[in-house]
Amino acid sequence: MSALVEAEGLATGYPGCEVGRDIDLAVAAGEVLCLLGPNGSGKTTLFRTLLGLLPAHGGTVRLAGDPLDRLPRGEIGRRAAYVPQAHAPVFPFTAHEVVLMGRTARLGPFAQPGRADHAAAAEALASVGLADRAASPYTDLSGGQRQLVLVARALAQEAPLLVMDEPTASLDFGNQALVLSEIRRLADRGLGIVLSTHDPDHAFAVGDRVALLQDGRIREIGPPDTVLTEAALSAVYGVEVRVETLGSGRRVCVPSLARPAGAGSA
Ligand SMILES: Nc1ncnc2c1ncn2[C@@H]1O[C@H](COP(=O)(O)OP(=O)(O)OP(=O)(O)O)[C@@H](O)[C@H]1O
Repeated sequence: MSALVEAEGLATGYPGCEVGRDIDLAVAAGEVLCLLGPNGSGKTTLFRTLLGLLPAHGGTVRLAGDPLDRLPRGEIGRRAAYVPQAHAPVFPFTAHEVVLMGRTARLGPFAQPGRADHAAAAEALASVGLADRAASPYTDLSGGQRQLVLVARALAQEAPLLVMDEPTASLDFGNQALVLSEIRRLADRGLGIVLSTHDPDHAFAVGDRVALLQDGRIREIGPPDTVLTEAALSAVYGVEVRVETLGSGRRVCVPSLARPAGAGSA
C-alpha cells in the first residue's frame, strides 16, 4: 500500500532562499512520525511544502501515491488535514464555524454544510473538550483554546493523514496530555500523523518514528530510542541532554542547566 505521504529528495524554501534539502520521509497509515529540530530548522516550511501550500524547490511529494502537483486543491484536502500553529484571525468566526471549515474540503464547490457536517463539527469540538465554547468567537479564545479548535477542525476534515505543526505549543500541561493521547488514539484507529514538536518527551510518548532535522536536512530518522540519543540531542540543541528511563519504561529528556555542550565536565 502507498504511504499516505512520501517525500523523495525534497528541497524546500522561498523565492531565492533554500531552507531544506535532500529530505526523504514517508508516513504510513497508523503511524506517528515526529519531527524535531531547533527553531528555524525548516519544520513549518517542510509541512507547507508537503501540503502544496509552498512549491517544492526540487524532488517529489506524493499523497497516497499520487504526485502532489497533479492533485487539485480539494483532493489534497480530502487526503491531508493541516493543523497550523494557532494564529490570531481577522474575522470573529465562532469556534463551531472554524471547525465546520474542516468539512468544506469534503463538500462540492457550491455545497452548503448539512446536518451531518454540523454534527461532525460538534463532535470534533467535544473531543478536544471545547463543546461549551462552540458559540464563542474564535478571537475571544486563549492561544491554547485556539490551538485545540484547529485540532478539532482537522479532525472534522476526516482525512487519513494529519499534518500538525506544534500541536501542543501553547497548551497547558493537561491539554498537552489530552492532545497527545488523542493523537495516539487516532493513529491506533489507522490515521497517519506527522507532527512537529520542540519536546523530545512527546516524541518518546507518542512517536513510532522520529526525524531529527538540523539545518534543513534530516540528520536521522527512525525509532525514538534509536534517534533521540543523548549525543544526538546534545549536538542538535547545543546543550547537554540526559535521557532517563522512568519506572514505567518510558524515556524522558533532561537538559543540563549548568553549562553548554562541549564546555567539559568538572
Ligand atoms: N515567508 C518566508 N520567506 C522567507 N523565508 C522564510 C519565510 N518563512 C520562514 N522563512 C525562513 O525559513 C527558515 C525556516 O523557517 P521555519 O518556520 O520553517 O522553521 P521552523 O523549524 O518551523 O521554526 P520554529 O521551530 O521556530 O517554528 C527560517 O530561516 C525562516 O527565517
